Amino acid sequence: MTSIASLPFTIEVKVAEGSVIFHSKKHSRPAFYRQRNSLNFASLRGFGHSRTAENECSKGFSSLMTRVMAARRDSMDGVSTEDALEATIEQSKKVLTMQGELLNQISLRSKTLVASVKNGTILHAEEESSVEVKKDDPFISNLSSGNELAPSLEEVEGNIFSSEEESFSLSGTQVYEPATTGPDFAKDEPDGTPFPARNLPLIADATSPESLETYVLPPFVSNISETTIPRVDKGIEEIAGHLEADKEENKPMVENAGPSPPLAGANVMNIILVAAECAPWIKTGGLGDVAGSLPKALARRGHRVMVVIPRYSNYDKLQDSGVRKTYRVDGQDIEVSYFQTYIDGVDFVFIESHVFRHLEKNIYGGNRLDILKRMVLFCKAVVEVPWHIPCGGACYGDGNLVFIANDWHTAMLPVYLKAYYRDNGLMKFTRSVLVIHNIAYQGRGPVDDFFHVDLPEHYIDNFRLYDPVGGEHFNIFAAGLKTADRIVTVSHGYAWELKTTEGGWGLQNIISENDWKFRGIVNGIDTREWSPEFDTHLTSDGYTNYTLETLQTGKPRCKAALQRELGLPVRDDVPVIAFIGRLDHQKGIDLIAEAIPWMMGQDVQLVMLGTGRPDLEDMLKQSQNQHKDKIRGLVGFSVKMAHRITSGADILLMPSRFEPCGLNQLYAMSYGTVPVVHAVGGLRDTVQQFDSFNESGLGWTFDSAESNKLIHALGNCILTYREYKQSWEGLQRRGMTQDLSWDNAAQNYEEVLVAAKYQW
Ligand SMILES: Nc1ncnc2c1ncn2[C@@H]1O[C@H](COP(=O)(O)OP(=O)(O)O[C@H]2O[C@H](CO)[C@@H](O)[C@H](O)[C@H]2O)[C@@H](O)[C@H]1O
Repeated sequence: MTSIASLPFTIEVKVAEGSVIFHSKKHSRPAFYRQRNSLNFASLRGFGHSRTAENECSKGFSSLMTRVMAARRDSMDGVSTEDALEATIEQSKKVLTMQGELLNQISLRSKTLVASVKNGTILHAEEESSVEVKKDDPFISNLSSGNELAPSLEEVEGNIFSSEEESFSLSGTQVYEPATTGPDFAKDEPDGTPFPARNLPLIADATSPESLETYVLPPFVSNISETTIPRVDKGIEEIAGHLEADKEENKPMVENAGPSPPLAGANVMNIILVAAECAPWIKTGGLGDVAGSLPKALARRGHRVMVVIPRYSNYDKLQDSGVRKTYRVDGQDIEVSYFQTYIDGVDFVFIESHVFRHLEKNIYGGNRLDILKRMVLFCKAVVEVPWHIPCGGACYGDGNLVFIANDWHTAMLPVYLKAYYRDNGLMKFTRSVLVIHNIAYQGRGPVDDFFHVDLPEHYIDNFRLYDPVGGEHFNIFAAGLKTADRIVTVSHGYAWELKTTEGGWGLQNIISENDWKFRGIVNGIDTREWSPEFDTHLTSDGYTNYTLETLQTGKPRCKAALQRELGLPVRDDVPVIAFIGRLDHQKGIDLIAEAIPWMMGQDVQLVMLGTGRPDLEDMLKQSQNQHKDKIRGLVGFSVKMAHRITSGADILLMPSRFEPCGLNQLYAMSYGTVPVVHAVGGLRDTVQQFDSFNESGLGWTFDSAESNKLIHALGNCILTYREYKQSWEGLQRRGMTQDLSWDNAAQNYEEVLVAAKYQW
């Protein structure tokens, strides 16, 4: 074996065994090509086949072999005869020729495949480096950048409320194969490096998909038939998918991937997060944000992570897994199929069924039973995903596996996991954690709803709940909380409130009884998506990206761009006050409405963005009509406007009556926008009151959800904005320099997952 360290890459050549391994160290992901007697191209599929590495190999190969021979000559110097040297040179030449041919073949076939890919067989050339996920948005403005003339209010409304589509760009996307013939990772990668930079199970699965068939499933398991649609072009597609995936720009942005040990150390596990929504595909609120970002942080810690959501629409760039299953829901057989993609180290799996289709504008819509049946189907299908859906060539399996279910929509999952499987000796090493994002929504119905969820009769007591308001009823969240192995909520403050009569919404006793398995973990934020430095919504229409260093120039530009876009007077000296959120009782938008007369007596501008209760939507519109030069009430859902408002506003109002965590105040602080909040739940945890004596704190808080308290806090905030510029800048800077990333929270989640894993 010879190793040449001075080359731009390290190559080890094992000539004697008749096999050659090229190991390029220039790449974070080592590229291994193993060749025995003949070239088996398919075997390259599972390797980190890097075309850059291949080129380097081609270029460096002659020089390498020269050095090999030189090394051999050196080593034989003075010892061997001329004949022996000749023989060795001849032998080396043969090896050189053989390897040259092999490399040519590899190169030729790579090019052919990539060409066929680019011709449209699998991916389109223009789509190589990013994925565009289209999402309807009533708010996308069509303003040309740099327009210094303020448009009329009618023009603004026309622009803001146009029904153009909003697109999100996802970089680092990989399309991968469903690979029933996937690579054997243990064999394929001599140093155990997972490919493609993904986290494969470190502990053997207790139940592989193959062995599943040998189980005798209990009678209430609804999986009654299976169809697997063969993929005609699978071989080529798999290879091409990986070739494309290996391009530098398509590499998943997984920090800490590669040969260094995972941050999670021995705790590395398989995690499947299950939610009804996930940004950027489908988002109606904070749950979508969490489902889109927490998994990436867990993956960065070294876990193998999947997210499963319903497929409400034809999202771009998803690959059909080819797997079909049928589940029985309330006496009806419903077929589901599975789509998937792989982004930033996370497997995203989408469950497709006619019951989810075309719901993207109203994912929680329909009558009570419709929603219930959708969620029953979803949860039944999700529990079996780790058996049936190969991700990167291997199913997750049910060993060392934890599900993270979120809110009542997926609270059936812990119940099914227990009733169908764990109670029957299946999925013995699988655990479930249920996260409470909002206890106000519980999946309540009459007790008879139990007969729609296909469970053994003795399970009814898990669902039956009595409270003075609802009387005796069927409660899905209650059953989920009882059966989950661990419960998490999204802040410490809310964890405390949930155990009180006021905060528990009828579930306080169940939560208190299960306090031993209950924990609060404050949400993080996706610091790539929500960062003034990288925000893609700030690159046009006069907005600009900014950092702590450019805060004093960048933020005023965003403020001017916002005022211009909304048709408000462009003035730097007037504080812009913002509200973004669902228009409902929780968010306290009515308290803002009560404070508007006072606010309009001040020299301020108010921008409100939200959807929800019709009366509150009307309030937004009426306020705007009454104060055209000071108020904008934007009714609708626009991610782009949410980002732009966060960057351009000076102050963010969050007078929520209750707030499990709240993300907007976190986004605001990271953009140098100062929050004024009702000190409740996660708002109390995350916004420390400003202290003018010590120049500490992050914003203003008020201690009860009343408009006069809001006015008092906002008054002090505005005074500081106007009169105490240094204090204001200090507030902004402290907000912006906090570590609000998911990294800490992910570590805390990991502790919960480990605790669940070791609980019997
Ligand atoms: N009209 C609109 N247009 C564009 N974007 C809009 C919008 N209305 C809201 N959003 C966005 O939706 C998200 C809302 O997140 P929140 O955490 O504030 O509230 P939500 O109550 O939905 O979440 C629940 O779950 C989260 C996550 O755990 C908890 O933080 C929270 O307290 C709990 O109530 C933010 O990203 C916000 O920008």
